[in-house]
Amino acid sequence: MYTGKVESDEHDLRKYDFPLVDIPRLNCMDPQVDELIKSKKPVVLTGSNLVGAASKWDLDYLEKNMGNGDFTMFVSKGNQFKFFDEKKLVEMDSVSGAHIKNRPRKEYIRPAKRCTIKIQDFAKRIREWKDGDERIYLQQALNSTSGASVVQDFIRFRWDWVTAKQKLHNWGKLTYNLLLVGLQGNVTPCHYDEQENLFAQIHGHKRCILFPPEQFGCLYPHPVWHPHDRQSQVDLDNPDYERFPKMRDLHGFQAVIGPGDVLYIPIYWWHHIESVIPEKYTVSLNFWYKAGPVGEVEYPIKGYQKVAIMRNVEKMLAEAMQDPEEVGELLRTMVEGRFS
Ligand SMILES: CC1(C)c2ccccc2-c2ccc(C[C@@H](CC(=O)O)C(=O)C(=O)O)cc21
Ligand SMILES: [Zn+2]
Repeated sequence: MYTGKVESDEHDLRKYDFPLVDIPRLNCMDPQVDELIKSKKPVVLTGSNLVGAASKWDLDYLEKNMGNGDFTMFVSKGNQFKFFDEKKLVEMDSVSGAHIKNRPRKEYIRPAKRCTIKIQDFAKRIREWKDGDERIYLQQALNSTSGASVVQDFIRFRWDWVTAKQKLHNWGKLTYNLLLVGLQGNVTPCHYDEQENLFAQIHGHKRCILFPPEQFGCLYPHPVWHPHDRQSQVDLDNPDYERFPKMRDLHGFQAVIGPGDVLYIPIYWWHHIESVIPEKYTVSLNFWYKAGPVGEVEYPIKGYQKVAIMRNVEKMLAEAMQDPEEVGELLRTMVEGRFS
């Protein structure tokens, strides 16, 4: 029986060097839920029925009912699907053409290639997938062009409940519902998003490892101008302690979520998400909300606010110096031996 507790034997979970504590699992009506969301702490919500209407969204149903659109799919040789922002390349060309020209192309080997596919072909590839084949991950924003019955299901989501959450916690507007269909073993490596996220699990199980924004220093994100902006440079599944010594100070929060669970991933919180056994594939739907308006700033400022400040400093310096290579040099000069 799936209890939601992180039973390693049930899902045969990988072990990590850093300590992990369980993310609380609470019924969505529990008043502690809003306490945790208010303080931007992760929580697994049960019994919300947020996407109950989608509980029948298995591969067969999606194949028959997602319409004939071209859906976005990522293909990866390994099991990692590292986000790659193509437009950063263009921006970098404009910001620092010189920097791009002399940068060896190997730097930008795209771990996951983006392409489009019909849902029927995608479903076939999932069914026929076997160990050694390249991995695939469908990621598609739900919209009115999805098939009629999928739209009908979408309308029947618990919009009353989720909109009440959005208002109570002063979140901004709902930007996306991303439908995600991935193979067992697919990993989305550690990264953060600048949006609040109610992550609804529909089919299969996902193991989620989260770190608070305060652990920014242990996760060594790429620079903001890099195509892997917001992604950690470290590979949790293959740690390089020489290059990234502060990984030793990591301590994470984890949850295995299954059908009907909704994980609140607070804005700026790092998350590493893996599709785990026993199901062959997983179906998830996220609800991304823009950050709410910045109210009264309280001091000392919070971890996530420091991340926003660091992002702005990096952007400003890259813009001011027109060459990202010089930013590190200037920051080192500014700090070394002066603020300790
Ligand atoms: C890896 C992938 C397919 C991708 C490739 C290229 C650009 C964007 C993305 C992207 C964005 C979101 C997710 C869902 C989830 C992780 C997960 O469930 O695997 C997550 O991180 C979130 O909901 O915030 C997954 C992806
Ligand atoms: Zn994410």
